[in-house]
Amino acid sequence: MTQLLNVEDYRRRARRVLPRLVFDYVDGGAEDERCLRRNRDALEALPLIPECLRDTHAMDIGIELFDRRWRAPFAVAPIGLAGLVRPRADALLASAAQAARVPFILSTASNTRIEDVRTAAPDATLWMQLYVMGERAIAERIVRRARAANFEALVLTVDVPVGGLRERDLRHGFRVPMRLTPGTVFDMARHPAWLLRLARGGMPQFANLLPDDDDAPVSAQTQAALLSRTMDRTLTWESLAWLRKLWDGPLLVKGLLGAEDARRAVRHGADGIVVSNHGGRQLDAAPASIAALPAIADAVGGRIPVLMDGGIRRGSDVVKALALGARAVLVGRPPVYGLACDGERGALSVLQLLAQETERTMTLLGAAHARELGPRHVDRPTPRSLDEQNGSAQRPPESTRGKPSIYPARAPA
Ligand SMILES: Cc1cc2nc3c(=O)[nH]c(=O)nc-3n(C[C@H](O)[C@H](O)[C@H](O)COP(=O)(O)O)c2cc1C
Ligand SMILES: CCCCC(=O)C(=O)O
Repeated sequence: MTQLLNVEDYRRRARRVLPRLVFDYVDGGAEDERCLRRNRDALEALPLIPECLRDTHAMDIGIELFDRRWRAPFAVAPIGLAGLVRPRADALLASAAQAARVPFILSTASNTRIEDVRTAAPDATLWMQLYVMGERAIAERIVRRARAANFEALVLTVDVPVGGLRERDLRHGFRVPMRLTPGTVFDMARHPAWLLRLARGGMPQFANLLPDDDDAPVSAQTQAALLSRTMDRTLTWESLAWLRKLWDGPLLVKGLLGAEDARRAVRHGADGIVVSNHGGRQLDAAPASIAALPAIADAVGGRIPVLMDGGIRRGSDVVKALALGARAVLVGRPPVYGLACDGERGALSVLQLLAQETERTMTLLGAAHARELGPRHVDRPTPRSLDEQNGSAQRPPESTRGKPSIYPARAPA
């Protein structure tokens, strides 16, 4: 059996153990998947510059955010329909996050009920992700239940006014209404272990929309709206005030890519921002998150924490985001690959290996704590360095000559 040494190893194994329909749902992006690739390419193109002979014996990669200590500077991103990968996926991911002592963000589109996730991970730092579709009363009820189950922050996802065009899903007939083709039936039959688990666990449902004790059942129409990602398009920045009345804890906005939107978020009272292109699953023409991050960090100027996700596959990627102004990152697909390979243990292994890589990278850089990381650690062409090296901002430095720069130049301070 091949060793699983890094996230890519887990991804390859997940590709083998899952039906292609399920793997492609998790792995895929929108349209030509340019944004999906851009997230990776932009991270890979950023070299890190070490500072040597610095005392790092008291290494600590942990951070503090919203009065909680995180063992590592990342959280598990919200993943809708994770139950396709394994029954009780959300509970298993939350439990893995609890063991790794990092937060877990539960999707509105989860297949495990809010309350059951809390039971599975009683000591975890849990955040609730919110999609607003159908009647606002449904969102209100989700927020109320999250609060009652001691979820600590609310994350409003704002980059899905409509679903991205997921062509891999369409080719598999994975849409509303679902169309099973001979190909997909054959695909599932070739993965009997997965099929057996699904048969035992039942078809995943949108658990948070099922009738709950005293609540009225949610209409089939709203369930279909979530599956097809048909959201409430009347939602605006003013809607944050509506959520604020329902939720007194930290309120984050997830899915911003522009500096002006980041300023709007601050103005409208958000407690945090997640710079994100939804893992390349929405606007295919969107920039890489890591490329959008510096301008947003500048615009926010430390008033609220800026988080980032998209393409984080190595500890060095975590470090790059922190160095460019993120307080923490989210990881989406990596723990899900782990879950596909080996359930909760696999998800935990992925979180642990990312933490180990983060620690090693920071040690190699000479930074003993996240707060010691800064833009000087990242070899990013800036107008000033271009000037210094070439006497002209027009000519790229030696190391990047011939390669187009994907990083917007930083505004001079
Ligand atoms: C299978 C899948 C389902 C997702 N479901 C949600 C969701 O329900 N809500 C949400 O805000 N983001 C969702 N996302 C986006 C992730 O939260 C996150 O932004 C993205 O996966 C980060 O990129 P990465 O996978 O490269 O780490 C989903 C992503 C994937 C891959
Ligand atoms: C099916 C619910 C939406 C999940 C989602 O946000 C995504 O697939 O990216």
